[in-house]
Amino acid sequence: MSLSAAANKISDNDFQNIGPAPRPPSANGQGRTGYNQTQPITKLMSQLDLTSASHLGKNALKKKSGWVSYKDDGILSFIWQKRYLMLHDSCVALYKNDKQNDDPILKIPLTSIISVSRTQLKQYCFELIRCNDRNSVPSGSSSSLNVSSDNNSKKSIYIATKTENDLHTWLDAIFAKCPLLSGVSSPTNFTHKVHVGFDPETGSFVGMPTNWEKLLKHSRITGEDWNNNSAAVIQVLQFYQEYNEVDNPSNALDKSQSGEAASSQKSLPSSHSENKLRNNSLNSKTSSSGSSGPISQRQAPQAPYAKSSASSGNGSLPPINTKLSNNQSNIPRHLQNIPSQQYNKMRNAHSPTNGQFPRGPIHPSHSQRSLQQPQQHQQYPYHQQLPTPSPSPSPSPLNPYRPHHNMINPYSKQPQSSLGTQPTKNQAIPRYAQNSSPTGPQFQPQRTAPKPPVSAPRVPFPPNQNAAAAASPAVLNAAPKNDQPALQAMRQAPKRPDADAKEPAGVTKPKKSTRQTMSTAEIMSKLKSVTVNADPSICFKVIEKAGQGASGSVYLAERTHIPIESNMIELMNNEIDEPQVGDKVAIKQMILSKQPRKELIVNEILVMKDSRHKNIVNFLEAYLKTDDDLWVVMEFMEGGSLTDIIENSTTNDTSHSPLTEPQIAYIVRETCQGLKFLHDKHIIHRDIKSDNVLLDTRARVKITDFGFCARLTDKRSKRATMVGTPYWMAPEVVKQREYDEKIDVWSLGIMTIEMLEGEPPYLNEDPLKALYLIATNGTPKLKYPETLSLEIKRFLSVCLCVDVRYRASTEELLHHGFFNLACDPTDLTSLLEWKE
Ligand SMILES: Nc1ncnc2c1ncn2[C@@H]1O[C@H](COP(=O)(O)OP(=O)(O)OP(=O)(O)O)[C@@H](O)[C@H]1O
Repeated sequence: MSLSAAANKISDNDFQNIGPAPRPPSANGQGRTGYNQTQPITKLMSQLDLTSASHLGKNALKKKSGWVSYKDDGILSFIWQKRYLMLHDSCVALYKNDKQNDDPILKIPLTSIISVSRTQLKQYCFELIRCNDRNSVPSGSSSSLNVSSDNNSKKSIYIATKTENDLHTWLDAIFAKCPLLSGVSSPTNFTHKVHVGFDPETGSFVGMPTNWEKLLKHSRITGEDWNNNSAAVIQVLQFYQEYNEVDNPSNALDKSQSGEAASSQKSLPSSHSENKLRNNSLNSKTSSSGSSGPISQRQAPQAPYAKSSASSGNGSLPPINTKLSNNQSNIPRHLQNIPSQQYNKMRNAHSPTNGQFPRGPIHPSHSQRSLQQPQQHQQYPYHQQLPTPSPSPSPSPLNPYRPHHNMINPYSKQPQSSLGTQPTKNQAIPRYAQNSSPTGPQFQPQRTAPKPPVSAPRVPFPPNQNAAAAASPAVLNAAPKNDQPALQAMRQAPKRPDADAKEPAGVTKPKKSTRQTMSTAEIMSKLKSVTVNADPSICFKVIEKAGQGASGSVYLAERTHIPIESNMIELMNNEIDEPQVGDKVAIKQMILSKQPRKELIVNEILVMKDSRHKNIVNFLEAYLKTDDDLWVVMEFMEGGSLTDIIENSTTNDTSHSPLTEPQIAYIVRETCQGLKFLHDKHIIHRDIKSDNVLLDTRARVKITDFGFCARLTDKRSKRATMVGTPYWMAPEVVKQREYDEKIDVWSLGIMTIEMLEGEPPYLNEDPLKALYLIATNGTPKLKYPETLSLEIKRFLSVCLCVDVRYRASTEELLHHGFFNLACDPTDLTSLLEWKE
């Protein structure tokens, strides 16, 4: 049975929403046996019993034992020993033989296990990481909850099983029993043991590490959430903290190319730091797109390029105009105590520290809401009644597929525009901004303000700082070297305009990383090998600024000269039309000394250079104008980003999606083709979202932003780095598990929802709560499923499967019936009109 056929079993009557990921067949080892990630989904789907929940999670909850190979990371770390492994109610124990009367040679309390993940060390092998402290979550020590914050306190052991099936059943069983792994331990007991819990009388969490307490206080995570899934709360707190604080090396493509260690340890994913590092200059990015203020999650429509025209004639790229938006102080009251950089991180791509704020309205914290009953969409498809298909089944009373009662329906009421700005041409008020909030006076819509011209900042600089100066390459160039830290700090962590607001104590500011995976000399030599040996100033006439990225500004330019005595032709790919004088191009200018992670730029150029495809923004050439001034020349995509298009396509009819299904099918298909091309080359994009999909006037759709691509290799077929933008992140990323190309498929599903609903799920939630919801809800629910075709719901259900094994690959998606709905490119013309 094909994937589509499996999905076709769902009838219109059954399907009121996208369902949860189907659980892979696991009973009696069926389906698990011999399973591997590349096995065609069709085969597995045929083994699926969608009508019964009885098979779910049974094995995971049983006691389990069996022979395994074992080694630890201690003195005998090179020896695999045959041991008898037993999973008891409170511990995992290793015995010399299968007679349980003997004392175990190793006993690990389940409460000390902080990570269990597959590793490539052996064929069927997993790594179990525990706190060194055997009573890992000792009573009375709240700080001990912060188990993953100290690498030195952790120890790993490796267990190899005989078969794939065995491996999965062990993983399931251990996951299910470990309280710190979303397992099934009773929240009550757990609370008791660690003296952490929720006091309904005071309405606050007790026994938390201080910084977690502060984070929770400002989040919308409630006592109910805690009671329902305390492990998930801890998980997202760890994730969030990591995202904000940990300073670890990245494992971006360049790293894998340079022989990144194949360690599979992932409980402390490190890549957020690559984000941070990359984004020291990200306030320039944030200052680019104009916005309604720090919490402006989705910018209002961007003005045409002409509005930010900055023609400066040949060769010299104009300084960036970074006018501040009027409503930069538009921070919801309940968020004003949260350091702005944290929100920036959560909002932004790949980049915890890129200085942007989370997309979408952040609504008031009123704990009552969590107790409210869902108002709508309470009908579920039959398969939605199944328990979570996650490999860590939980008997939690929380139905992970229940409607998000915390979600504000953006269509339902009129939020007040804090700016009171009138819409102007090209500044259509998005649908979500046309309604008022049901959530009371504190609610301040964040996506309502029209977006200023592209040159205006997305996130304000502190009022007393000269934003234009801060973001201007010219000024940055001129800044004395010893001013750089100050500049970077300013760009990294813009202050809230609200000077009175205090940051919560205990929340650490992002650290600056000093780690660089390539030496400057190596980077320069690599860059020189991929750049044209000529002065770009005489080759291009800059017309206007087209956008602002984290690492630099993007300009529209015209080719005025083609260097003859250069290595240009050999650098260029045959598939690209020969350059012509008069060609319009996009030039991204990057000041290398301002790039904390220059190797990520090399990464981006290498990926783009080797990735010629009609659905990928083509790299044309690059120049080192000086050793510090890099110009990357790309195809110009005059249609702007998909985000712009969505925001400019909203209608007054709130029950209709901004784009039609045929338009969505076309855009998703094109993006999917680009993704398949990358995946075929074992490259994961890791930051698919509407911001990173550009269109041109011929409605060609192309993926951009390859700085955070990762290449999977034979040695390393999974990644564990935290990369991406939270709202688009797949659950396995949020849960800090290993992942592969299919995280892009999840993000593609979320991007599809953006086109349907104007924004990704949970954008209304504060970032921490959003992470919690991604981790616990799994497949998000649609707001208006009844208005959608079965085809698009089926499509979403195979993109947004929590269980990666049942999530479709890009190859499978391309055969999906949803794409039969795709319109002609000409039918996208209306979407691009706002640019004219
Ligand atoms: N090839 C292009 N054609 C037209 N406009 C572009 C092109 N590339 C980027 N832009 C515009 O410039 C903006 C910034 O692009 P860029 O890729 O630098 O952004 P980013 O992903 O935020 O930054 P970074 O890659 O530095 O992290 C985009 O939002 C888009 O509006």
